[in-house]
Amino acid sequence: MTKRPKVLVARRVPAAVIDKLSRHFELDTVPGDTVLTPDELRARLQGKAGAYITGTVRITGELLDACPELRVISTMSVGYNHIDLPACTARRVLVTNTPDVLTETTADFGFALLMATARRMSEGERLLRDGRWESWSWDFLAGADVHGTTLGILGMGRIGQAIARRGHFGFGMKVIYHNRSRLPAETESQLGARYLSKDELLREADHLILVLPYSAASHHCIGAAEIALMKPTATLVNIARGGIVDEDALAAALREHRIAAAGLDVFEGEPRVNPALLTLPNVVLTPHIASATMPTRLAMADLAADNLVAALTGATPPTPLNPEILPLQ
Ligand SMILES: NC(=O)C1=CN([C@@H]2O[C@H](COP(=O)(O)OP(=O)(O)OC[C@H]3O[C@@H](n4cnc5c(N)ncnc54)[C@H](OP(=O)(O)O)[C@@H]3O)[C@@H](O)[C@H]2O)C=CC1
Ligand SMILES: O=C(O)C(=O)[C@@H](O)[C@H](O)[C@H](O)CO
Repeated sequence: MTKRPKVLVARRVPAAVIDKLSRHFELDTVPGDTVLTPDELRARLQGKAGAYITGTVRITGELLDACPELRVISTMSVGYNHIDLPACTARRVLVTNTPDVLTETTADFGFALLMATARRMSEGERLLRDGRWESWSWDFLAGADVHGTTLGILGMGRIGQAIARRGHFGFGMKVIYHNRSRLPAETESQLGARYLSKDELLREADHLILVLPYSAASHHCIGAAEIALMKPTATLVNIARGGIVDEDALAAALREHRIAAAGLDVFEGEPRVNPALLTLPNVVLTPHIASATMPTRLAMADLAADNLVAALTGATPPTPLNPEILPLQ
């Protein structure tokens, strides 16, 4: 019998994934919900041809140099800012991710967070649970309308377009967006979406949602200057990555009511949350759960397994990020 490739499964994954992978590979798994330290990760990757990771596992060029047998990294996430992709490509390490299978679920959550933020749901629940609900008054917890307003989308890709459909068809919203490159006219017309510069988008949106990947180009691309362009009645929702927003600038703007409210699913130092955000009433905070439904997490986990199996058995993986290095030697 030929020797089976060795694979590290760096986080706890569904049992079906372990079953699938163990048919092809000699597996090394971590106990419980352990998050390996960088040193532990380097040690565990010795002699491994593949790594099954999630967004909590960081892959650097330095790590790759210390693990020369590594040929494939499969991440159970669509975002891949935790992986130095150019470093992988330069060393002919294939990287795969899990697009599409989480698009609609993540868009549902983005829209839910927008609704919860605009309609002050967390603030209301906190007040009720604290026994501070005393009476009705005309402006008690009065928030912003969502239906019929202007929805701004920064990052109109797969998830951004799924959010645009919800806004346009479900809530009669006017959809405006900004990407570095404009969508085809036909797609814009199907989504009822209008392309604007980033500054115009910030000025015109009643609700702005961030769905762009995190990179050096998008680091703190929403800061004090950008927030200053927004309407004082606007809400800002971030389901992309924490580092896209300057959290100190956002907290100051929320405290001084320069924008009305924010909904945040992602944080720059997560799972640590900037203390400046924690005490503000006009912010809804969730712990990076936009893709967290059981069917979607199982689909992501399965796609990540399929990618690893295909890549290490000489087939073409379904969703490679650097296909230019295929076929693998
Ligand atoms: N909170 C959560 O649990 C989840 C978060 N995410 C995050 O959502 C992101 C988007 O996912 P998905 O929609 O599948 O990705 P896509 O690649 O389909 O879409 C990303 C969009 O962002 C645009 N974009 C990229 N860079 C910039 C920039 N600097 N300025 C403006 N627009 C930009 C791209 O267009 P162009 O290249 O033309 O600029 C593209 O339209 C992921 O990268 C991930 O970080 C995803 C799933 C769950
Ligand atoms: O896919 C992404 O990019 C995400 O942010 C989320 O779906 C994941 O929960 C997370 O990254 C787990 O790997």
